[in-house]
Amino acid sequence: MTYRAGWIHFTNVAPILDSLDLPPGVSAITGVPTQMNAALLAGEVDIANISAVEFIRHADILEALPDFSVSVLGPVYSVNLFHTRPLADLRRIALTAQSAMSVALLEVLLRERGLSPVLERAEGEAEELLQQGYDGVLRIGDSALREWYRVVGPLTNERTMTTLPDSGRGITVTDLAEDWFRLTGHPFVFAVWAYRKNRPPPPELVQAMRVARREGIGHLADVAGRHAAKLGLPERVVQHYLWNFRYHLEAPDRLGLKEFAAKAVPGHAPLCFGQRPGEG
Ligand SMILES: C=C(O[C@@H]1C=C(C(=O)O)C=C[C@H]1O)C(=O)O
Repeated sequence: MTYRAGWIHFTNVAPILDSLDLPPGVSAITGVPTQMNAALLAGEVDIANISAVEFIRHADILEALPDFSVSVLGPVYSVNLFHTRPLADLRRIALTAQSAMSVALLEVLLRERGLSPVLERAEGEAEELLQQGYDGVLRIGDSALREWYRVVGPLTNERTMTTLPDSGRGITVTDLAEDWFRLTGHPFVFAVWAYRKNRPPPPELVQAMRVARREGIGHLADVAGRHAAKLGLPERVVQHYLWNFRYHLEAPDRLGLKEFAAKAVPGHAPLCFGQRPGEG
C-alpha cells in the first residue's frame, strides 16, 4: 500500500522539500496549511507538515517526527499582522483561512494583552483589505513575506533584514513570532511533521528527508536564488528568510511548543514524538 505524504508548499520548506527524492511506495500531494491539516485528520494522507496547533489539538491520535520543524527564534517575516492603528485600538481583524497556526497565535497574543477585537475570515491583499474597513489583517506564507517587503523595504547597504523599520506606506507590521519571543523568550514552532500513531512513516522516507534537508541547507544560496525569482523578491531577502528558520525541532523549540500548547490548548493530551536518530 502506498504511503501518502501531504506537503505544505510554502517557500519556508523549500530547504527540505526541493531536493527530496521520495522512496518507492511513497506519493505526495501539496496544499496550504489548513488543507494539509484537514487531509491528515481525514486520513487522506499519512504524514504532513501540519500547523503545530493541530498537532497539539489532536495529540491523542498524532505523533510527530522528533527532529523536524518549521520554527524561528524572533522574527519570521511571513506571519504578519498588518495594521493601521496601535494594537490596543484594533476593532476588526481579517484572518486568512489558509492558516490555523497564526490564528491560534494571534488569539494568544491578543488575550495576553486583554484585547478582544472582532476576528473575521477575509482573503485578499492586506493593503486592499485595510482600505475596505479592516484595521488589521493577518497574512501568512509567501504572499505575507512579499507584502511585508513592499511595506517596509527596500534593503539598502545601510538597511539590512534586521534593521528594516516595522512600518511604511501608513501601515505597521507586527511579526507574530517576534511578538511571541518578546512575550516568552522562546522560539515559536509553526509546523511539525505529524502522522497517526498507528501509521508511522517508512524509515526510508525519514532518511530521505534528512538527506534532502542537509542538501538544502548546504546550498541555501541556490535554493534562495530559485525562489527569489519565483517570488519576485531580492535574493538577499529570501536567503535571510530561509537561513532564519530552525528546521530540527531542538530542545529550545520543544520548550516553545510546550509553552504555546499550555496557553493555546489547555488540557491537551501529552505531545508524542518518535525516537530521535541514535536513540533507543
Ligand atoms: C511560518 C510559516 O509557517 C507555516 C504556517 C502555518 C500556519 O500558519 O498554519 C503552517 C505551517 C507552517 O509551515 C509561514 O508559512 O509563513
